[in-house]
Amino acid sequence: MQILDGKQTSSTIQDEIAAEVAAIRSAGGKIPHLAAILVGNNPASEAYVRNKVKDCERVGFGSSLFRFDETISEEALLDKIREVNENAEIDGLIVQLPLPAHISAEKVTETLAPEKDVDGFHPVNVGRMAKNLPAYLPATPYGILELLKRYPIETSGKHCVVLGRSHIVGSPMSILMARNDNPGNCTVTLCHSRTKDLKAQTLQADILIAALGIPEFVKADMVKEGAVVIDVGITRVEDASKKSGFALRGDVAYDEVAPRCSWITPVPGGVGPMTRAALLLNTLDAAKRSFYP
Ligand SMILES: Nc1nc(=O)c2c([nH]1)NC[C@@H]1CN(c3ccc(C(=O)N[C@@H](CCC(=O)O)C(=O)O)cc3)C=[N+]21
Ligand SMILES: [Mg+2]
Repeated sequence: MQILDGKQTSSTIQDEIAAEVAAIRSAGGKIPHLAAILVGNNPASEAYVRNKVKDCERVGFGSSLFRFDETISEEALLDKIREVNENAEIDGLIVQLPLPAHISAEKVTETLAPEKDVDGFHPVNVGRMAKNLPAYLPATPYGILELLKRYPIETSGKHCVVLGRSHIVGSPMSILMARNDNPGNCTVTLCHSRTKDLKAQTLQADILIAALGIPEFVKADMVKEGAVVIDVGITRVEDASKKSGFALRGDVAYDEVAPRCSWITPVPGGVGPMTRAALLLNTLDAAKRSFYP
């Protein structure tokens, strides 16, 4: 069994991005600038957004954080997004999810200009992704593709089973793994809560991607010997022995599954850091006007 080290790979990608930012700076080009909107004070969301600002500093990007009380109206939030659309200094914007129940995440997504949608959630970017046209890819699936690409893992012709059909991870992941591209060219099975005999499906997987958000759901008897296992889960569970008071649990029962795998991602240190690296890659492409010249 070998580890797919997301932390190390993310660090390598950040170094590559920092070198490109230095080159842009010498050439007098546009320094990439990422903005984030955070509504409310969910501790996990605060931590993610803080990390994104830190990542920007590390690679030499500019960044802005716009914070709003959870009582902000939907219209006021949409107005802020329209303002960002018009702000030439800002190349990319993410609106941290989840949002309060009175705000439509879909309206927020569709109000942001597709060319600044570095989360890749706008229908234009989703459609371009599905057609294999150049587009911002959603950060978690994009990070997983980069991880697979940077290790000696062949995906062509393999059977990839995705667990979970969210619009953020499972659904785009299934599209990306089936595309005629590298990584890609898989035969893909997308499983969800209505799937019958899930174990019969997961045992077919050469590549198993778990994105259901149920801690330690994938057990050893669900995994084929030699499979590549990608764990997207990051559920916070109380843990009094930790300084923070919580521990992170993946969707995979790591200790029992890992011995069966050829490759596996740890939690933490697997998909999470790659998600952050992918957001930086998208922001770099936004500043370079790679997809929307
Ligand atoms: N508009 C939007 N875009 C997102 O991409 C988005 C979002 N909203 N809402 C929440 C989810 C979750 N997400 C993560 C990012 C980094 C880690 C990450 O860095 N994880 C570290 C551990 C971090 C820790 O210690 O808490 C790791 O797995 O090693 C995890 C999860 C992005 N999301
Ligand atoms: Mg994630």
